[in-house]
This record gives sequence, structure tokens and C-alpha cells, in this order.
Amino acid sequence: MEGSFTAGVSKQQYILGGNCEDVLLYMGRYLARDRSSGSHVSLDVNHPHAIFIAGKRGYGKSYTMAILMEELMMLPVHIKDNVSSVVIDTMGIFWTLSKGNEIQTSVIDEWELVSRGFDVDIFVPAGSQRSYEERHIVVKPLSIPISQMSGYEWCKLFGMEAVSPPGVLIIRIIDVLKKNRAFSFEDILDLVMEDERSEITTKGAVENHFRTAMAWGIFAEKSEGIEDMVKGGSTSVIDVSTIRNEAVRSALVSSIARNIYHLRLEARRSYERIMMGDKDVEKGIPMVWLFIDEAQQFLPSQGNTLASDILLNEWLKQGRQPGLSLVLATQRPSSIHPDVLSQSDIVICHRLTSQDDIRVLESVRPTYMEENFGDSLMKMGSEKGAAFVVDDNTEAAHLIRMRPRLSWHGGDDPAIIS
Ligand SMILES: Nc1ncnc2c1ncn2[C@@H]1O[C@H](COP(=O)(O)OP(=O)(O)OP(=O)(O)O)[C@@H](O)[C@H]1O
Repeated sequence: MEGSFTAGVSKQQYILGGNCEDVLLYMGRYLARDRSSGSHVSLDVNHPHAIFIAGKRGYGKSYTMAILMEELMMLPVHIKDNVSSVVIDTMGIFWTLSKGNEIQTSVIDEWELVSRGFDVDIFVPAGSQRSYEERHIVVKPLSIPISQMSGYEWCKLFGMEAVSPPGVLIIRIIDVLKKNRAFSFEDILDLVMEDERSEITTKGAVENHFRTAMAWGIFAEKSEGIEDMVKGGSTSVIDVSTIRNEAVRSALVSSIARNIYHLRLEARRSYERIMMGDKDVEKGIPMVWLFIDEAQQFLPSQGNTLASDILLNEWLKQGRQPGLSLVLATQRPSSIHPDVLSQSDIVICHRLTSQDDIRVLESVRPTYMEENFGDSLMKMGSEKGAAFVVDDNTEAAHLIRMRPRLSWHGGDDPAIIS
């Protein structure tokens, strides 16, 4: 859709993702065949989106994700208050959003933009808070309540069969404890030791697993941080890069995604009540944008993780109704769950060269896209930040040059000579 651009000089702009001109994220400019920049391009985010970002290493995926985060933080205050962003940061690179981009000053000037930092909250597993503070990074602690995990989830986390003797013991004990609202690792260990139906070696194995889980510093009797994470206008970066075990990362993502989903269902019900004239209802949490870099870790093409169900079934397929947007990025479209591609309404594709990856994108090519993915990506060339965008909402595909970041990009490749 065409509209008028009001930031500075009035210029033509195109709107992707819908046709509302009031809640727009500025993305960049059309990239013409002769490499010149054309009309400005923005994304209508009045309604939720499922956005898939792909691209081989070093061509702009995390950069583009950060542009969307920046734009959400720059919405007018009265709009921004209805939205909150949560960023699952697998590489520990998004905490730099708080600092201005002092590296790419010339390109920022060319775009007539102004570098700036943003207010973001950084959450880390409660057990690693100290190591961040030693590096002078201000962070908030985050922990998952132990009681939120089912016995089956603990088994998956420990890589054991639910029907093995330790698995059977864990499931039985967690079932008993779940009758209390909150419980600690000590409560679990006490019940393990008291169990009369298990062998001593089984009890020893289960004890070892739970003692390892205690050392992860991520599970606690009471949750910490989750309620604080989704406030109107806030951006919360959840740094999971210090969690080495991928199953533990998935457990954390699952817990966050599940909590937000349920809080949003409640908020949605409150919204209906308020619309019906009920003045005494609490508004609940704002609409949420969840960003996940390296998303194949949580939604692999083969098998599943502890986060697969909630992300695929509740967020991706049903997220629109409760007002949840999901932005997933990967280097390898062929290694991510196929539902991610088929359910995303916007695909932003940076440079890709692997035939496998291009083939996977081609398999979901919409009918309105005349040219195949391979040819479109070839035309895009190797410019960093160039992207081929397919938008289901406007049923169109475009070549875009993403705007430069205003905040410091933490994902740059380290160089021997800086
Ligand atoms: N829109 C853009 N404008 C200017 N420079 C850009 C843009 N997008 C990317 N770049 C440049 O490309 C570099 C690589 O981008 P980015 O770190 O996002 O790659 P990536 O695809 O996320 O890589 P990885 O998979 O290794 O994380 C950035 O450091 C930046 O210098």
C-alpha cells in the first residue's frame, strides 16, 4: 500500500504487513535493479505478525531483528504502551541496544538518521547474575519455578526415558509435589530418599540429576523476573547464551512463552470486558513481540524440544487472537520446523546460497510470487542488509535495503585488526 512519509521531507512510502498507517515500523528502502534506493518501506504492526528471517552467516539477520526492536521502541508513547518486546538472545549480542551506533556513523548520516541507544532490561539466569556484574553489565535475575515443570519434562531435560526406573520415580514424585503450589529441590530430594518402591541406585541417579539441575542456577522455588519482563513499552533481552545445555535453554524459553501466552489470554478477556463497559477490570499485560535468534535450536526440523509445542501450537498458529507476534531467525531454513515457513505471514530473506535452504523456501512459495526464490535471491546480490521480503498480507514480494541500526550492533564478526 502506498502512503506518505512524514519523518522529515515528505516522500513516497510503501506499507507492508497491512494497510494501517498509524502503527508503522520503518524498515528501509526499495532496492532497484541498478542498486539505487527507491521508495521508503514500512511495516504495519497494528495487528500481530509471524515473521521469519533467514540468511547465511553475516548478511544481516540479527541486525534486521534489532531494527524491528528499535522501531517498536520508537513508536509514539500512547501506542508503545500497548506493546512489549521479549528477546531470546542465544548469542548474548542484544544487550548493546542500550548504546548508540558509533561505528556506522557515515551510513547513518547518509540515511539522515540519528544514532541512539534504547532503554532495555537484560535478564540472565539468576545463577549467572554475578558474572555479568563483574563485567559491568547491569542485569536482572530470572528463574523458572520448579513446580512449573512436569515429571515428563524433567525426564526430557535429563535425557532419560519416562519408563526407565529413574524416570518412573521422577514422574511419581513430581505428581505428589504438584499438589502443593510451590516446592524446592530439597523437597524433591527428601521425597526421593523416602521412596520405598525404588532401588538405592535409582534414587542415587535421580539425586545426581537434580543436584546438577540446582547448579544450573535457573530453577528456583519461586519464579523471578517473569512478571517484570512484559510491561507496556518495555524491551526485555533474555540472555540465554550462558546456558550451555540446549534442553535447559528450551525449558526456559518454554516457560517464558507459556507464561506470556496465558497472561495474554487473561488480558484478552479483560479487554473484552472493558470494551463491554466494565470499568473495574485490570487491563493485564500488553501485546507481546517475542524475538528468537537461532530459532532452529528451539524448533528443529526433526524431533522436538521442550519449547516446540508452545511455540508452534500456541504462538505461531493461534498467537494472533491473544495478540502475540513471533519473529524467528535462522541461518538454515532447511533445519527449522516446516510449520515456521508455512505459518509465517512475512518472510525476510537475506543472502542464502545453500541449495537445500533455497529448496525449502521454494516449497512454500506463494502463488502470487511469480519468480522463484533462487532467481530472486540471485538478483539481490551479496549486499549486507539487502533483503527479499515476501508479504502474505499484501500478497507481494519486494527487494529491500534495510535501514542502518541506530544502536550499537553486538553481532559483528571480531577482527584481528579493529
Ligand atoms: N541493514 C544494514 N545496514 C548496514 N549494515 C548492515 C545491515 N545489515 C547488516 N549489516 C552489516 O552486516 C554485518 C553482519 O550482520 P549480522 O550480524 O546481522 O549477520 P547475521 O546474519 O546475524 O550473522 P550471524 O548468523 O553470524 O549472526 C553487520 O555487522 C553489519 O556490519
